Amino acid sequence: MAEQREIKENNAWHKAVILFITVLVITAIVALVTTAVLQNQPLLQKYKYGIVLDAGSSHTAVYIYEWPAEKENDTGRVQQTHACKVKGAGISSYSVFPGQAGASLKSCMKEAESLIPLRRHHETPLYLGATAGMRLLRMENQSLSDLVLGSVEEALRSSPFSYQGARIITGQEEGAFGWVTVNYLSDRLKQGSGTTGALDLGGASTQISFVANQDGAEESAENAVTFRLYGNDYFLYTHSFLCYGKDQVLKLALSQQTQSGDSSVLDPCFHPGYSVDRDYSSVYSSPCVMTGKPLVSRDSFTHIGTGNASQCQEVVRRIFNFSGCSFSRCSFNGVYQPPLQGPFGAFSAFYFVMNFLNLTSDSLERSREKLALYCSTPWTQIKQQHPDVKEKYLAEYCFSGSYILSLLTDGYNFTSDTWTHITFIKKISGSDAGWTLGYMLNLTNMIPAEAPETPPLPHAGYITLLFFISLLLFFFLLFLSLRSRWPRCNSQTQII
Ligand SMILES: Nc1ccn([C@@H]2O[C@H](COP(=O)(O)OP(=O)(O)OP(=O)(O)O)[C@@H](O)[C@H]2O)c(=O)n1
Ligand SMILES: [Ca+2]
Repeated sequence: MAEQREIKENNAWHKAVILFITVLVITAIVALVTTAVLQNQPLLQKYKYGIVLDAGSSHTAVYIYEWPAEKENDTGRVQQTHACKVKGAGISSYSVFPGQAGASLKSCMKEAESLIPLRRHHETPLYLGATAGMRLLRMENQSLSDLVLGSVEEALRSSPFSYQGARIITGQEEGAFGWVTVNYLSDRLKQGSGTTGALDLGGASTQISFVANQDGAEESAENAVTFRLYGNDYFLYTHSFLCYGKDQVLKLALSQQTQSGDSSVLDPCFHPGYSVDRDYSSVYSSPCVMTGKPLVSRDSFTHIGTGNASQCQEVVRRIFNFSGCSFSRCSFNGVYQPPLQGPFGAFSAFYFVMNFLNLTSDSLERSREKLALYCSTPWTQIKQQHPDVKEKYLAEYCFSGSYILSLLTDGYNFTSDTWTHITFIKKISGSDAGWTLGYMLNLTNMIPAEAPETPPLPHAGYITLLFFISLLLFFFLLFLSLRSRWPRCNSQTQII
């Protein structure tokens, strides 16, 4: 009887231990899953913000960036959350009423105020960078450009954000920070692997930037930029061609075609049937156009399209000067350019135009063929096919497409083979390609020169590992305490 009672007691004790262990294991699993889930949840509340205004020649855009507050130095972490296009033309067009330049930014700035959490306003850096339109205005009239900048400065200072300055950035900065943006967004910087070149086409200037052989720095120091990012050194070739944005280039081409002073100009870069009266002043008022208005009493000429792609190519080629290179090699206008290297991302108007013409994924030869067909299409037909596109834009796509093909091949020396290295892009991972993000990352020191020390395990990994070790330790102790009881049971059985 006593033996049976002892066996019963032993069974009950074992059951209690098994129950206890089961409860413990279930609790452990629940705790583990909860920890893992909590660790992987984004820190919704903890975002920081930055604002950059891109005051371009044709328009101004306000970009809002955000990043997790605790991971500021992680590549790929800063992303664009919003872009607001300011109504009307670029700030340089306010030279007649400089005081109104600042007011034009108000509605986009109000939008930024409503999108960024109130408690973050005072710590959100706010920058404005002006590009080629303002560079040209400064060349024409420094005091007017100062007045325009003063007006935008006043408007931005009155916003609740942390105003950090409004300035005309250099062409070199524009090119180099476009390169930083593209490589940051495609996560190429931290890996230290190959980088991608950047091609930016604006209304008044165009930039080319790529990692080149270091020897180039000795040939032309003004085209060399060095960066040390995440522990890697980059020797960048960059050049900005002022006046080679697509709007200024059109003025250059028209000035060359109107030199004779004839009342009408037959232009192969515009569609057959296109005919518009233009004032000479719209062409000759730009500081990019060096020649004077033809000596005629008329104020205007008739611009007539003939839609001939091969003749258009000749017109466009005349805009470049291919003679007089004092370096080992040049692109055009006597500007040094080392051999092209690596893949390229082409954005801004490179993308707008090539995307409109549906040429973003064709070979160079096929692009030429398609463009020739497009240029020869009658103007009435083009208008019918694109009723939603502004006529001013629509009329210029044949010219702009021809210019882009010529700039990339005759100008930068891309060939049929290297054409495939160019990707026409608008955005990378949701953020617009352009100089603004790189500019902000640089000014906020968000890309460290040296690679940050990365722990061998992520935070969640440490927690999980610790949890498992504790669990193992616990079972080990439990096992030891149970074992200390087992020999006693056995000896009792033997005696019986
Ligand atoms: N959907 C669009 C948007 C813009 N454009 C044109 O593309 C050109 C360049 O636009 P953008 O890159 O915005 O130039 P900006 O930054 O204003 O000029 P810049 O960089 O030279 O200062 C302008 O002629 C603009 O009219 C276009 O053809 N189609
Ligand atoms: Ca631009």
